[in-house]
Amino acid sequence: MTKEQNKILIQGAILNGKVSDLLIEGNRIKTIAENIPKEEGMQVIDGKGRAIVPGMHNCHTHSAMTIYRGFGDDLKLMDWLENWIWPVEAVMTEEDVYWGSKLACLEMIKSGTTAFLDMYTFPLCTAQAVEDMGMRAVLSYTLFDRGDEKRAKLDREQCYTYMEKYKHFSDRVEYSLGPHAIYTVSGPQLQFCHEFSQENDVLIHLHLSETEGEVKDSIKNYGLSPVRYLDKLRVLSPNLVIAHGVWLDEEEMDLLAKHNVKVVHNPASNLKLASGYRFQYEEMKKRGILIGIGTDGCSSSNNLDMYTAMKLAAFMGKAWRFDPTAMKAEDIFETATKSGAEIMRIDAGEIKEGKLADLVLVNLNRPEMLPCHNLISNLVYSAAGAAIVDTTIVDGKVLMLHGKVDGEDEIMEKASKCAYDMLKRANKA
Ligand SMILES: CSC[C@H]1O[C@@H](n2cnc3c(O)ncnc32)[C@H](O)[C@@H]1O
Ligand SMILES: [Zn+2]
Repeated sequence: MTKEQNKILIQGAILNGKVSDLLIEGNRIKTIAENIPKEEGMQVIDGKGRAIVPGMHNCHTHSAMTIYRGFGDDLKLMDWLENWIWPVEAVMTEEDVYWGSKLACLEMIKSGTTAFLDMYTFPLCTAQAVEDMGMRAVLSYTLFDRGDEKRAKLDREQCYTYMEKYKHFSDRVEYSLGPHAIYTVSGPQLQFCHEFSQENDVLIHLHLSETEGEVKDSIKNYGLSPVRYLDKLRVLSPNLVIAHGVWLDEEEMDLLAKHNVKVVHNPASNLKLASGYRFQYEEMKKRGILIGIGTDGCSSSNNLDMYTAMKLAAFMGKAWRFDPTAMKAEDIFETATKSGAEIMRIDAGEIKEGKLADLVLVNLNRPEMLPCHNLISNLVYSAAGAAIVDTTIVDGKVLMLHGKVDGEDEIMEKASKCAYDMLKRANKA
């Protein structure tokens, strides 16, 4: 069936506090009205007892790291990376990344995420997984040279090669560059990424200002804090998306705002790796900086549930200020949906006629969703995504209907096997 022929009618769901029907035609929301007549050939979904909400947009993850869930817990960032994660990533295969990414997609679909921004090795395997699972993603080719000029040159060439290869996928898969961090990628390489991004209009996805140690090292090695260093390199731009941004000072936030750089808050991994809990949401918002929410990878978060991420972001934002009025549920929900979509340049994140049909039905008949004085409050403060998400639709296609995703048993079996075999190969089993 072509995108144009596809018609899905959701009947009797709650939308903006009222019972409503919603018609999807092709891959977009066509009509929202009280009563939409059913036509022949339409797929009808019963929305009774369910609310329609936008899909979550996970703005920072490493999807294939699902196979490291529960491996390398309770460590500091650099110890975790250098002594646990990087040694096992060195023996990872394309198959591991494919099945690890499929497991990630399955988990995201089941917890109401419709799109994600990813950075990992073998990104074409992740692209294939996204394609096969029907999700939407912006996938970064990762640059990671650690001072090795041969590797840096190869990475520069691969940026072009991979951009061509991505053209074989559907428009649900977008290309981006992912220079890992300022401690693994050189200044000239970051400048190459910036120029490439300007020429080809692709996003750049970079870990930045994640820990206090990173800031201290940046000052020691480059004489400047991370954002000032990027400013000196002239690589701050609207195409730059920084993950973390925990250790920013006032002047750095001014610089990010001036260049319209986007910032992604990763509350779970920031807490688990104890990178920092003072995410300056209000200070950035006030400056007009667009903020998204991410889960980060499954070894540091340890799941991909954006509902949990919203709750952590809200609670953490209140706690460090000793101010319960900070980080309101409505703001955090908009950050995880509409702002996330804007960061990824996806025309979704809101339930409106004309928007892409990337949406979710949540079950209202669950103990943790009752009573429903305020739906957004229940979604942010009470719910776990996997427990309440009933149906997930991306690009006008039903990926999960009433809790069931095609092929889920095979994905869980294959990804688990990859995980165990990979640890055996790395002598870590
Ligand atoms: C080479 S692909 C991406 C690279 O990033 C590593 N990673 C995962 N989480 C974090 C984090 O919070 N900070 C820095 N680097 C991280 C991942 O293991 C891959 O090696
Ligand atoms: Zn990360």
